[in-house]
Amino acid sequence: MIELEGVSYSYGGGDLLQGVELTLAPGSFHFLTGPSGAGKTTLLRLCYGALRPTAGRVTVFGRELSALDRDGVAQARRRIGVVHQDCQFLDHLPVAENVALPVAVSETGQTADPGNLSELLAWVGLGARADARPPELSGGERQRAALARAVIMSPEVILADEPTGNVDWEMSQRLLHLLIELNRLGKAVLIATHDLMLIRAAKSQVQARVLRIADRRLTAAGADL
Ligand SMILES: Nc1ncnc2c1ncn2[C@@H]1O[C@H](COP(=O)(O)OP(=O)(O)OP(=O)(O)O)[C@@H](O)[C@H]1O
Repeated sequence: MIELEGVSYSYGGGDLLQGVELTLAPGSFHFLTGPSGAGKTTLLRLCYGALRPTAGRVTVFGRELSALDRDGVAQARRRIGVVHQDCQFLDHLPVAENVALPVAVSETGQTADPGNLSELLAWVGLGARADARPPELSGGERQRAALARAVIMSPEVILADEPTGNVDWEMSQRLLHLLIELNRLGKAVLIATHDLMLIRAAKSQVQARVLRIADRRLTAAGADL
């Protein structure tokens, strides 16, 4: 579904990432760890075409990203759900409209099916918060709204950047459970996280590969994970 071959990336100085090889196959579950600033968010952005590699190849759903025009990238993007680290809500819009935003901006002329939208909000436990504004939500509610928004277009791949940052253990477990449910539906899931307890908890429930970025390289994490 998503394949990175020999991918390097630099923001202008030296290489931040070098020679990255990564395959996200249907139904796979990956964690991405590494020190702060190692390049986890950057790697996610390369996976969904927000950044172009400075060397190497990114192939998304069988098409090389560099061969796609803007529309082609946008089409591929619709098949990838992203949970952003900082959620990125429009604070003046109610939660339901924020969650439905990917449909509204998808250029397909669709509006989110109200039935699906309320089912989705109920699935993440926000059925009663549909009309709230994002600043009124708790950290855990924001993360669940961000997850709902990431999956409203029924993506085949979910890239989640610290989806359990700033929430307590119980809420982390709840978010993890939702991501595992999505994986059981056949979706590829990649979670960037610092939370080693979360990784250990996940590994008792799902077959997950744990990757680590350090010193510009992506490698398999140690056996202790
Ligand atoms: N747009 C940008 N321009 C220049 N440098 C950037 C840009 N975005 C990120 N960086 C730098 O690239 C490095 C990697 O950032 P990135 O956000 O990918 O790391 P990360 O592993 O996700 O970190 P964290 O765990 O703290 O979220 C950092 O040093 C960061 O300052």
